[in-house]
Amino acid sequence: MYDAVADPYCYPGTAVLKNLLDIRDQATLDQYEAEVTAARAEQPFPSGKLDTVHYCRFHHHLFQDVFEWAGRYRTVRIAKGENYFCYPEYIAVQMNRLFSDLRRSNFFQGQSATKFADTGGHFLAELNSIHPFREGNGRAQLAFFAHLADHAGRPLQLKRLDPDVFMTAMIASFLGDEAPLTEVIADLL
Ligand SMILES: Nc1ncnc2c1ncn2[C@@H]1O[C@H](COP(=O)(O)OP(=O)(O)OP(=O)(O)O)[C@@H](O)[C@H]1O
Repeated sequence: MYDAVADPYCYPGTAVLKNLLDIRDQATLDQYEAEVTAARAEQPFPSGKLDTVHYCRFHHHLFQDVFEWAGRYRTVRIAKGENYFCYPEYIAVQMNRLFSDLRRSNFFQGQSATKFADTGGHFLAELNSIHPFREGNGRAQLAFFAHLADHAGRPLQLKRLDPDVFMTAMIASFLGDEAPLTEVIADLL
């Protein structure tokens, strides 16, 4: 959940996101969202060119049963705690920049494990700081990053992922210290 003022994505006077089933209770919505996104995550993800369109398709795939705007960039400012993510007017340009850099790096193919942990961690940190969607960024970015790792020949052992350690590393990366995230990724290779 995010701090947001007069958020058009929410039912008036609440912090509950408008959704396809018109669920107005946060706990019920959380449960439904968790179940359907977990089910979608078990299905094959959409194919694509590892570009911004492909990334949006990943988000759409996961959240298509929940939000009408699945796969589309947000139009409001959002923050977690005191950390504000990219303002909506800059999301498209920042996403294009990040994914152009990714293409220029040949999608991290041919990198050593150490290098991949470093460059992959930086990509994930940047993607998180943009946070292009109103909700569901964490799940979309991890699913896409796992796909990217497979494509680069560095598959992630996600069973080894400790969610708390990962979250701490993501927050540190937002604040400018990517070392813990690099370490987390290195441990998954
Ligand atoms: N205080 C913070 N500062 C920066 N990034 C954060 C902070 N708290 C969480 N994050 C990042 O935001 C992601 C969650 O984003 P969001 O809530 O849009 O995704 P989600 O898929 O709905 O949630 P989750 O990742 O918890 O399943 C986390 O996975 C983490 O990477």
